[in-house]
Amino acid sequence: MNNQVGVVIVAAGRGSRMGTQESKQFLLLRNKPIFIHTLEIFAAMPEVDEMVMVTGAEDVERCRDWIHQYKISKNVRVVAGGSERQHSVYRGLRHLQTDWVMVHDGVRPLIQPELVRSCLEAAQRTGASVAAVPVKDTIKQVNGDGIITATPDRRSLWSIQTPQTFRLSDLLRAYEEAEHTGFLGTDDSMLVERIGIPVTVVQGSYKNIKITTPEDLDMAALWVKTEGEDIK
Ligand SMILES: Nc1ccn([C@@H]2O[C@H](COP(=O)(O)OP(=O)(O)OP(=O)(O)O)[C@@H](O)[C@H]2O)c(=O)n1
Ligand SMILES: C[C@](O)(CO)[C@H](O)COP(=O)(O)O
Repeated sequence: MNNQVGVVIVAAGRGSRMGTQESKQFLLLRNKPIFIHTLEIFAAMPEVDEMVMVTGAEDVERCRDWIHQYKISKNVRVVAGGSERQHSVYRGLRHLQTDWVMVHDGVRPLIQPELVRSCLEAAQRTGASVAAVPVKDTIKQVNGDGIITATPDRRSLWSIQTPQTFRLSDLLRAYEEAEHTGFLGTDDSMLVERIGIPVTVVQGSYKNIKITTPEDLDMAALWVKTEGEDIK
């Protein structure tokens, strides 16, 4: 089997929890748009054969301009997304012709190539993988009245990240099935799990944060590696 790898970077959200007028994926992180950091990591990897970026229909042209301006080292196809993350991923998938696909959030710019490689290796060995970290806090289930109803065993709880890696044919089938039944999930793995494909968890990084609220951007600015400056 040919093992060609495609990457879908989703960046079509509004970033409402960030509370800025500009969509959060375009905010500057150490003088560079967040999504450009993310694209640079994948574009530099020899394992990656095709790249698609999904963004808002109104942002397609300026993203192409940025990609040109920052001299992203691989060809990146920029396409318009949908109203939910799931719709955006599905639109991106249709532009790939690879055997494998890695889906990654454009707003996880601290992803490291080593983790991308581990996720790819695990998926190619087992069929499907997601990056994740064990939760550090005790997690409670709370009802609508603010009363605790359960304390699940923390040892089985993981906080799920991206990349999420699958055979393209499996992920397309999972997306078609979800679309058909009106199922809406918050990650790609949920859709694959529900068609009965086991998904392997790969130990991710606590630094592979999804920039969601303003303090995440502050943390990312502390951690991001800038040219000529190695921040631990
Ligand atoms: N319709 C959407 C919604 C989300 N995303 C992308 O999915 C990733 C994870 O989503 P999240 O962090 O929830 O982003 P937003 O939806 O933008 O944030 P919020 O929920 O605060 O509005 C982001 O890279 C986001 O751009 C997308 O491509 N299309
Ligand atoms: C896919 C994901 O990054 C896993 O954590 C996440 O579910 C997407 O973001 P959202 O905040 O749930 O929309």
